[in-house]
Amino acid sequence: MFVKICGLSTPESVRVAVEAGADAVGFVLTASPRAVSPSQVSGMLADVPAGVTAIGVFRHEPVADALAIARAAGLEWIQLHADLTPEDVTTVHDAGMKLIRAVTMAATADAFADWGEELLLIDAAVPGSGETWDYASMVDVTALQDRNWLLAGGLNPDNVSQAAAAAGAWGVDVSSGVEVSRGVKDLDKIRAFVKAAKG
Ligand SMILES: O=C(O)c1ccccc1N[C@@H]1O[C@H](COP(=O)(O)O)[C@@H](O)[C@H]1O
Repeated sequence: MFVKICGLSTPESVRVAVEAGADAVGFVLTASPRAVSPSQVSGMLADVPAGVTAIGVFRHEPVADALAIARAAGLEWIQLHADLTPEDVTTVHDAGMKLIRAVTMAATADAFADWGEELLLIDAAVPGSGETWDYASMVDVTALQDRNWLLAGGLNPDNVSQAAAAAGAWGVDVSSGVEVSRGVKDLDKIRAFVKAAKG
């Protein structure tokens, strides 16, 4: 199970996520209680070893702006929560970057198709809200069969295992469910989440 811990804002939380076995760490570079600056991300990348993917998270920014901000932070991956087109995927790749294309669980069937992005992420209606949803509603979506995609929205150490199995997800992504309060990560919950997801 691929595990991404998102909304990290301190070097210590990055270290704990990496030590716990996270495959990816996310830095929110858009309006959010978890927002960090490109220079903060640059500093935290010192604690991200090769083999762990560091991702800049954006919402509604134009693709060109997200690419510029991510590049300034030293990132090679972006996660975009926006109404994208297949041409936007090409734009990201032409810029030499990799893409997690985020859609909501209520997206149209076409949005679940493979547009050539590195990963698809299926989230609740409001990203980063901690809202749970009907994860099992994904298990029969034809476009998701035999492809790698991430489940997000309302996951936590107690529900991640069952949610991922119900959805048929290849990987999981979490933010609110590993926090002590909005925007403040709980290091023990990060450890517990990775353990539960990978267990
Ligand atoms: O976490 C945020 O604040 C955020 C802001 C804007 C876009 C995406 C954001 N996070 C993403 O939301 C889900 C996590 O949701 P939850 O808090 O666990 O319910 C995940 O994809 C994050 O990358």
